[in-house]
Amino acid sequence: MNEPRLINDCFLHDQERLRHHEAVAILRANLSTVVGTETINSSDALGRVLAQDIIAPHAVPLHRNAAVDGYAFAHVDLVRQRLPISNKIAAGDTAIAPLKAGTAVRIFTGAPMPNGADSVAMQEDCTTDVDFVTLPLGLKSGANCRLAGEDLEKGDVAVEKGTRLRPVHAAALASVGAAQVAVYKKLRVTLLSSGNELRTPGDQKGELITGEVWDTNAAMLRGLLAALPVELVHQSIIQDNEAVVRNALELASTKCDLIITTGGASRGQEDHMLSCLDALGKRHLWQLAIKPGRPMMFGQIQKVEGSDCLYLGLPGNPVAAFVCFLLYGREMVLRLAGANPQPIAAFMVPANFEITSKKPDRREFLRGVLTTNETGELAVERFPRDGSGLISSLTQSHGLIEIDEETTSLNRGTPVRFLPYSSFD
Ligand SMILES: Nc1nc2c(c(=O)[nH]1)N[C@H]1C(S)=C(S)[C@@H](COP(=O)(O)OP(=O)(O)OC[C@H]3O[C@@H](n4cnc5c(N)ncnc54)[C@H](O)[C@@H]3O)O[C@H]1N2
Ligand code: MOO
Repeated sequence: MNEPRLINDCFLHDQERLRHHEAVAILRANLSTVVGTETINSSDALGRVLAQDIIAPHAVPLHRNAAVDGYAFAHVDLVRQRLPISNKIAAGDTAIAPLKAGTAVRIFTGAPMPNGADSVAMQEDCTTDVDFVTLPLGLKSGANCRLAGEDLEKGDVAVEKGTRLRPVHAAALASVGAAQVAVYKKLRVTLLSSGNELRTPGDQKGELITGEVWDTNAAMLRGLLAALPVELVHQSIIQDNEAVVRNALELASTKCDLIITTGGASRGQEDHMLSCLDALGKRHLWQLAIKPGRPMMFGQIQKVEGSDCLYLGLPGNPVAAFVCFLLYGREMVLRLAGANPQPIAAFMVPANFEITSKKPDRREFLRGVLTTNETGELAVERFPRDGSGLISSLTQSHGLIEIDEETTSLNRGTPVRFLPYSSFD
């Protein structure tokens, strides 16, 4: 792989623009945790990023226990098949007498196994008469007995530092009794929508008039950020005016860790993000060989005091803003917020469409609709229209189809990389 290049010029052709993998490499090279830590109750920690390894202070489970309701016994006694029932043990019993040799005990799921017993027969497989149980033949030694520490040994890492805590991690924390955890503080983000045409739904200016559009990007990005460990410190619309943009970026940089803008990212006369970023700090990338999302930019804004504020400039077209956020913005947020992002789950799905002439040298992310083909197998359609402003193309599709730079044509039935939107949760 070639070294990633930094792009300092505009009006590039696809073969001169940064490729997707180069952009990802530049992002990763320039991002590390910028937030501090705090200790909170585990019950409030869902969605937060763990700032410490959580170590099991005891084995999980703590004691050997029955996996089924039935009868516990010593496997060596199975030669006799019919055993007297000497005791009863339920989940929650704590003072457990050892098994009397040559007997079985009535036991219930989760109850501690008595010393001397190593196997449990399911009650459905047993017959009883008064104080005796007849056990089934053929049970293996250790059957239906869950071992102490079979989930975690004492000292094992129950949940790793950098994990974004989901319900399964809440369960893992509870399984080792972790009532409080050190987490990273939320990443402070400012969201700015650039454009004279933009209006906020619900503002007091009445109906939309020709020339105006509702600010859809802010609503979409607020939603995407809500799923991440983020505190939205400020959100507003800013006018397409160089001084306004510059002041807004400068002010925001003093109050947050990351500024995300949409719009004004290309090189029209009304597009000021690039010049303002260059004036206020450092640009790491601009102009990608991808579609949609070509004019995305990433950099950092210098502060008078403290570390630089990171900056992500998304294109104004809503689909481009969405795709760029999924591909780059989300990972940026996670890395800055201390998380160790997991690879995106992608699946190879047969294409239910063909491509006759795609431009070489750029990676395309098509909107994909899952369907079944003529033989009833899962396949993916391409959303019939490509427009970068079509919100309906996002609500009616299930994920992105990734077509790499080298591909210029594709036959129906060829497996393509499909990235479900849910993989970006
Ligand atoms: N001559 C060229 N024109 C364009 C180029 C180019 O290379 N040369 N690139 C095109 C591509 S690709 C994209 S993407 C857009 C992105 O440009 P900007 O980031 O400068 O975006 P704007 O011009 O401000 O807006 C584009 C489009 O999106 C609408 N928009 C903007 N913000 C919002 C919002 N918050 N909510 C809803 N819709 C929004 C805006 O009204 C425009 O229609 O440039 C192409 N042009
Ligand atoms: O490629 Mo732009 O980023 O959608 O129109």
